[in-house]
Amino acid sequence: MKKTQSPLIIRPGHIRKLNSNSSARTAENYTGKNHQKSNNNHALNYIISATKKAVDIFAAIFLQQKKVDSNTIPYQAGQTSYSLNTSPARGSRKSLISRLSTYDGSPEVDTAQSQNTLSFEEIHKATGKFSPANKIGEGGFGTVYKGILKNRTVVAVKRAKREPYDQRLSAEFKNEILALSKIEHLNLVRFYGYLQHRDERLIVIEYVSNGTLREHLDGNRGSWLEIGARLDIAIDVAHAITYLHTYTDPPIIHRDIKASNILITEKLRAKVANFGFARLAAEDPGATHISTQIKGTAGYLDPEYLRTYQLTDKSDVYSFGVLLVEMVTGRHPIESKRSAAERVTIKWALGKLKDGGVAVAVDPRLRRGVASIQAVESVLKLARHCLSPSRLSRPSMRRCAEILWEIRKEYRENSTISASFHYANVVEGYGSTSRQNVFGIETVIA
Ligand SMILES: Nc1ncnc2c1ncn2[C@@H]1O[C@H](COP(=O)(O)OP(=O)(O)OP(=O)(O)O)[C@@H](O)[C@H]1O
Repeated sequence: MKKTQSPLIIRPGHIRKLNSNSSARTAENYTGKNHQKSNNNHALNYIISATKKAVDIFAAIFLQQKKVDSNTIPYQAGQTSYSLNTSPARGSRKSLISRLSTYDGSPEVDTAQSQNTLSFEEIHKATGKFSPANKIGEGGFGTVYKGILKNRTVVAVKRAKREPYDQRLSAEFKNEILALSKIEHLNLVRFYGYLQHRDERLIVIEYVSNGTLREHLDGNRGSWLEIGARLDIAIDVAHAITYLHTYTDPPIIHRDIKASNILITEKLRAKVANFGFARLAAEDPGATHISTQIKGTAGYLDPEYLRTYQLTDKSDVYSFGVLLVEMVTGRHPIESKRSAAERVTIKWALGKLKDGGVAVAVDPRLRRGVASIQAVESVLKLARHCLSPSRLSRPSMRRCAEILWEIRKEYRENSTISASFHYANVVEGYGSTSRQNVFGIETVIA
């Protein structure tokens, strides 16, 4: 079974370790050959010292360039200044810097300068004083602004509604901070820092530039997502949630997986956002669920959770099943304007799957071909599994990712076969009604 890959992060500390080891090896080889000749030792010491200096200078430059990528200042309760924190808590930036600068006893790095701390005023300035021109969205938590920090990092600033005595919002704020500060994955929106300043509460996160998945499915973001791109996105989401369930300590249950919480990059890959509803799963590894107030979004909620108030990672699997149906049909989970038979999209689409009418359920904006309809059918089968009434019957998120990998592989192979088939027809003069897509050409069947 494949393990979910998290991005490789090279930290300054790693460089130091690698370089110090290689210097040590060089020294051993050198002294082995020259048997304590003192002038050679002088030369050796000079080389080692020069190498160490070069390493420190390189590390200092590297650290300056990687300010945004290498920081690891953890969340501290009650802190009132913002800490640029582009990597979750593992130790402090200061400790990394001091380790680096004590390498040869002569600090080369200006710790004060590298301490990338921002004030409310700076965030205020970065967002053009929370200018309406920089507003990029509005959610239950508050308003979201785009901002550009002094070091040119583009960020999204989530500004909580100014209701200082609203305990619910406050709890949600802390909840979001706690969850975000623990995550580090290519397919999860990165947490940079937070600020509490009088009645202002701000969360600064990675800016993702290409809208939400829901906007793409609605066609509000230029061209439609083809099935290949949708499969990539589904895999990205599955990886992100697998990471939350499996590789964070304690595990995190997202609790609000939905298309408007999936942000899309320029390359049409996904980053899962909005941990406002996230709740850390029980720390007791033996615990199978936590009892909690119902939270989430209508249409995505696990019926077993609604009935029992018991939240498990399988509640996310259920929501993911709803999301899969949404992605291949293009419909919203609840379509209130449709007839009763079509109002609840999962019921309608799984009905079509059962009756052999998958082609009817396919998003009409998708290019239709044998390969794409087969892929949609396989995705709907996986969705049906995720939507099992009993959580015990649902697959894990990791298993979902594996199945989606298989579906994508099969889709690519089938697309290539369709393309070759079409090519053969054209060469032999039969003509075709095929249309081109990103993977080649498929035979159009509807
Ligand atoms: N990191 C980000 N990068 C770019 N745009 C973002 C980012 N985070 C949020 N947005 C935009 O702001 C909008 C509001 O986001 P927010 O997370 O506050 O609420 P929501 O998920 O839409 O609503 P809800 O409160 O129901 O979960 C999003 O729909 C998106 O358009």
